[in-house]
Amino acid sequence: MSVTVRVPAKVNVQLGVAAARPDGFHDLANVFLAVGLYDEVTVTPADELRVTCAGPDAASVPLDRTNLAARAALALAERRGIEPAVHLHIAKDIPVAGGMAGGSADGAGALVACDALWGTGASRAELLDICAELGSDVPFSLVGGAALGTGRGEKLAPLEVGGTFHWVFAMAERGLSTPAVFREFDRLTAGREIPAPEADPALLTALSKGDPEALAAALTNDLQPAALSLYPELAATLKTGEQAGALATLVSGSGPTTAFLVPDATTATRVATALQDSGTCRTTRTAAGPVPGATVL
Ligand SMILES: C[C@](O)(CO)[C@H](O)COP(=O)(O)OP(=O)(O)OC[C@H]1O[C@@H](n2ccc(N)nc2=O)[C@H](O)[C@@H]1O
Ligand SMILES: Nc1ncnc2c1ncn2[C@@H]1O[C@H](COP(=O)(O)OP(=O)(O)OP(=O)(O)O)[C@@H](O)[C@H]1O
Repeated sequence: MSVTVRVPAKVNVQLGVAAARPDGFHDLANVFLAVGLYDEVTVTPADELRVTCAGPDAASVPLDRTNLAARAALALAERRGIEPAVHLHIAKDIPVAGGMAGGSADGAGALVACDALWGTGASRAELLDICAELGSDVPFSLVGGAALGTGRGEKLAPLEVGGTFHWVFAMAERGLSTPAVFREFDRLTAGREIPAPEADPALLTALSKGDPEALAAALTNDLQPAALSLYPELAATLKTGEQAGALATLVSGSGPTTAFLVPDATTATRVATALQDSGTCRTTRTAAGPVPGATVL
């Protein structure tokens, strides 16, 4: 018997970042949108905890107990006094270290899969608690759709979305470490007064109306200067997508994946081809959102 759970990637359509807190984390106004690029986590009973991974980026995924899928299984097993004797297989399609919450998706997926396999009957609230312990982005991977994340991004309020938004994503040659990008944000903003970030009402209206032009005008990412500072070549990728007809361009979360909002699927294909031909990225993908969060298949 095995259970497979499908979990989407995310793009942050607004990422407002406050100054570092005493614990080093940053309070956020983090507007998440789940997009149709997925990892699948399959859990099967085994002699002991084991993780395997397949997919284009599989070689850079840790297979020990630091893997977020393993950590999720261990966290649930410990709470229930269960032996975490399972094989977790990750079919990975979300870019690794790309700012699209790939590891977080696997954590949420493994948690939902183990809960189903073991019949622990954990409530949604308990699952969300475990997600928040695993990482700031993990609760959103569980719920999907669109949501405003506050605190370090783990406190979620669902958002209404009145349509489908089309995106192109350009994957970069190398990854960026999320803590390094936040540290660069601290360096770049040192000595400056940073106002408490708040969700932009114009952006929330654009989402609720499903209006891509209005959303394009409102997209912001406070981590973008830090990501560009650590990875200056991304500027050329953004420029290429803009010239090819994207409504707006953005670094996805902590980067280095870049995101291009486009009006429709046809434009998505055109922008993806232009990006691919330009040689300013490793590869491209098109995806639309919102889509549901972690789902048992
Ligand atoms: C950049 C985003 O992806 C936007 O959604 C998230 O804020 C990052 O979420 P994540 O990868 O789940 O991050 P975590 O695993 O919780 O934290 C990794 C590291 O990122 C930094 N971090 C993360 C979230 C946050 N609100 N403030 C931070 O400063 C901290 O240095 C932390 O040690
Ligand atoms: N299941 C996993 N899949 C990918 N990376 C993992 C996983 N578990 C742990 N990691 C570690 O986490 C690091 C970040 O990978 P991940 O793909 O989650 O980055 P990310 O998409 O930038 O995250 P976020 O958008 O949440 O900041 C990797 O370099 C890897 O060492």
